[in-house]
Amino acid sequence: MPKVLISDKMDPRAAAIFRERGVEVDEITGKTPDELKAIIGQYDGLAIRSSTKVTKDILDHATNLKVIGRAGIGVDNVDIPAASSKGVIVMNTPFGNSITTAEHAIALMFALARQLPEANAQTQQGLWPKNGFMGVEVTGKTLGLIGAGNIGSIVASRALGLKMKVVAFDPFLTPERAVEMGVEKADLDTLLAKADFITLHTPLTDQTRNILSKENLAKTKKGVRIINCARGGLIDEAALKEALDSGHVAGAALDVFVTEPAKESPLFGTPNFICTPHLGASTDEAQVNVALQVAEQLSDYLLDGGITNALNVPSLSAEEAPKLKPYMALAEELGSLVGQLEGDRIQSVSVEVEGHAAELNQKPITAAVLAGLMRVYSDTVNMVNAPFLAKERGLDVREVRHDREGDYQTLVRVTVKTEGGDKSVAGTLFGNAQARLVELFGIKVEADLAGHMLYIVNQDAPGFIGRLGSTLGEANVNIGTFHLGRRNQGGEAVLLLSVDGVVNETVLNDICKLAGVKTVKLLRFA
Ligand SMILES: NC(=O)C1=CN([C@@H]2O[C@H](COP(=O)(O)OP(=O)(O)OC[C@H]3O[C@@H](n4cnc5c(N)ncnc54)[C@H](O)[C@@H]3O)[C@@H](O)[C@H]2O)C=CC1
Ligand SMILES: O=C(O)CCC(=O)C(=O)O
Repeated sequence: MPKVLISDKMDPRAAAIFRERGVEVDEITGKTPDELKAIIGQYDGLAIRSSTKVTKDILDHATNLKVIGRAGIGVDNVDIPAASSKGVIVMNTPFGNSITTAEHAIALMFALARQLPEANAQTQQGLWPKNGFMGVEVTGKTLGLIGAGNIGSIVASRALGLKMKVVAFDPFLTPERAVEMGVEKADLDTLLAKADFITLHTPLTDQTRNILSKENLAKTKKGVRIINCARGGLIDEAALKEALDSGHVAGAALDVFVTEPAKESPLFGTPNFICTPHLGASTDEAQVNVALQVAEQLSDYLLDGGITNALNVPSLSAEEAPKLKPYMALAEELGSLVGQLEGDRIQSVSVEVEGHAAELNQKPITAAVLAGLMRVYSDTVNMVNAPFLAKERGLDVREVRHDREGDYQTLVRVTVKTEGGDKSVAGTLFGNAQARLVELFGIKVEADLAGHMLYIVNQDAPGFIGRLGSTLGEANVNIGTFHLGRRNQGGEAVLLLSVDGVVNETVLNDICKLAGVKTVKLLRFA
C-alpha cells in the first residue's frame, strides 16, 4: 500500500480521501528540515501547502518518493529541477483557490480605498476619528492588472462588476482574450501611467521579479494604490517603503513578502500600509477544494498511474493510464534494448507509433523509451527524469505518429542515429497486453525481452546453433527461450537467447571464439 505524508496543515478531508482510496497516510506538520529528512524516506507521496520547503537536501533523503502534491497554486517552495532529476512528479491544484485569492485582492483594494484597518483600530481605541479617514471610490477608477491568468481574470471580472476600468499587462494575453475579458490590453508603461490601483497576479520568475522596481514605481500615477496577493519579490519592498513615505504611492496592501514568514519588515508601521500573513487562499471553500483535489491527484498517480496537473511531466488521465501501461512497458524494453546495444554511440532518438498506438497520448510512450535507454547510465532513471537527462546529454528526441496501416495492428518503433548509421528496433503488443520485439536492426524476430539475455550476431552457417548450445551446456548455462532471425540465407543472423542466471566473462569469451561470431553481448531486462 503506498504511503503519503501530509506535512502542512490541510483540511482533514484530504486524509480521509487517502484512506478511502487505499493509501496509508500520516499527518505530521511543523517539522524542521532535519526532522523531515529523518522521516521522508518512508513515503511514496508528499502533500504540502506553502510551509514545507522541499529542497534538494530533503529530496536527497526521499528515497521512495514518487510524487509531491501542492494543495495550492505556487510551487516556489519546491525545487522542481531537483525533483525532476530524481524522477519525482510535482503536481499542483491550479484552480481550487483562485476565486478565494481574487476575493482577497478585492478585499484589500477596498481596505486600502477606505483605510479600514487603521480606522477600525482607532475606533476601537475610543478615538472616534471621523475626520481622519477620507477615502476614495473605486467606481470609475482604473485597475491595472499585472498578470491576467486564472486569478487575474477573476479579479478583472469582479472589478468590472464594481464599474472600474481594467487595463491588463500580460505578454501571453491575446487581443481576443482581452476582448472576451472586457479589459484593455496594454504594455507595462501604459498600465503604470494609467492605473489608480495596481494588482499583481503573476508567478515569481526572472521576468517578474521586482516588476514593481524603484524605476517602475516612479512611472506610476501619483496617488496609486498597490495590492500584491501573488508572490513576495514582485515588488521591491525598500522602494515601496520610500514611495509610501514620500506620498507618491497612497497605499499598499501586501499578502505576500520576499521573506516569509515576515516577522519583521521596514514596511511595518508605515502609514497607509496594510498586510495579511499570506491569507490569500485561506477560506473554508478554497482549502476544501485544494485538499480534496490534491488527495485525489496523488491517489490517482500512486494507485493507477494517472497524472493530473503535473508541472514536470505530461498529463495522463486515470482513463488513459491503464491503456498506456502495456505500451509503456513495451517502449521501455525497446529503449533498454537500444540503450544496451548502442549506448554512448546514440546521437538522436526517434519514436514512431502506428496503428492503435497512434491513437494514444505519445508523450508517455516517448518518456518510457527514454527511461529504458537512459537506464544504462543510472538505475534511478524513470519516465519523469529521463527526458531531462536526455536533454542534458544533448540527445535529440523526435516523435512521429503514422496514420498508415502497417503489418501490425499496433507498433512502436525506436530508431537511433549513431556514427554507424540509423538503427531501428520495433515491437508490438499481442492481445493488447504482451510486449514483443518484432524487428531488430532490420531483421524480423519475435522475442520477449525479459531477464538475462544473450545477443549474438553471427554469419549464418550450418552447425553454429549446435556449437553455441554445446558451449552454453558445458558451462551449465540453461537456455530459456531462443529467437533467431537473419537478413538472408548465409548472411548476417541475429540470435536472442534468454538464459537462466548470469553468463560469466569466460563463457562470453568462449562464444566470441566460435566460428562466424561477430558480436556477443549480455543484456538485462526487468
Ligand atoms: N496569496 C495567496 O495565497 C495565493 C497566491 N497565488 C499566486 O498568485 C499568482 C497567480 O496565480 P494564477 O492566476 O493561478 O496563475 P496563472 O498561471 O493562471 O496566471 C499567471 C499569469 O501571469 C502571466 N505572466 C507571466 N509572466 C508575466 C510577466 N512577465 N508579466 C506579466 N504577466 C506575466 C501569465 O501569462 C499568466 O497569465 C501565482 O504567483 C500564485 O502562486 C495563488 C493562490 C493563492
Ligand atoms: O496554501 C496557502 O495558504 C498559500 C496558497 C498559495 O500561495 C498558492 O496557492 O500559490
